[in-house]
Amino acid sequence: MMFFTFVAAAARQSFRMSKYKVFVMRHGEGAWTKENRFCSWVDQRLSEDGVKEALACGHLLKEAGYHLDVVFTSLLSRSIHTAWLLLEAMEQEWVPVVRTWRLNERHYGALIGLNRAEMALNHGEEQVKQWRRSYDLTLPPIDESHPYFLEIYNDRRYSTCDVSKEDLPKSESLKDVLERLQPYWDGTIVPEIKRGKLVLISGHGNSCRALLKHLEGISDADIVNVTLPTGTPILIELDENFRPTKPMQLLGDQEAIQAAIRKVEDQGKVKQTT
Ligand SMILES: O=C(OP(=O)(O)O)[C@H](O)COP(=O)(O)O
Repeated sequence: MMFFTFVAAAARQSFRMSKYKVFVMRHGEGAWTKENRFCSWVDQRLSEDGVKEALACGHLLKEAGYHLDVVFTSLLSRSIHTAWLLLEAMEQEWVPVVRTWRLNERHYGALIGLNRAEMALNHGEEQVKQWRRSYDLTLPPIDESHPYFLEIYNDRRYSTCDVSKEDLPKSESLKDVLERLQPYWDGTIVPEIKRGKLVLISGHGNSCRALLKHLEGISDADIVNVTLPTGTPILIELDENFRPTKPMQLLGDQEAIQAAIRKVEDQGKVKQTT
């Protein structure tokens, strides 16, 4: 198996002993990826390619000999289906799958449903990159006039959260995502890892970026240049204090991974090259 090395500031100089491993991955490709629309809290399912990606991840981890103990997902179907397919391919379907809104994708507010290439045409590619990738830029909130407002907030799943529906986000920066995710990481996921469990997080492009920023100590400036491909497990090794002991590794064919990253970056361009 080949490994891609993603150099992060905190990990670069580290020679500490690894005590824990955790997998973080963005779900397989979603149905709206082909339409190039901001999906976010809209509950789109996996595309046919997304299903294949999730199964391929499972085969990869099975061939590498991993035995998962628990998988954490968001409340969105594409994240949950990825977990199911991955566990099926690993023949580890019995492994518990735990869902939380705190792993949901970044709430893209009023931008939900809009086409990225059209946005780039109207506002410029650099502006779209800032909207997509900057750390503390908050987007205009979704309101009741938005075509997906009721579909999102009337959904029964959001009455099961540890905050009231009224207190759920209406738009988020990546910083906001980390702020709602970190209590769950610290309070629920870390204790499982400390118990010796091998955890996989099946999240989203930006909920995973927020977590990686925290774990890898990526700066506010550098996180702008971190883009995650769909359906690619990222292995993180941590010491006893949960600091990374080596650069995180995106597992799989490295050329294919680079092409997949470029494809996601290109979504914010007027003309797609891939
Ligand atoms: O739903 C989304 O991400 P997801 O496919 O990881 O769930 C977002 O629309 C990702 O958009 P971005 O790559 O422009 O941040």
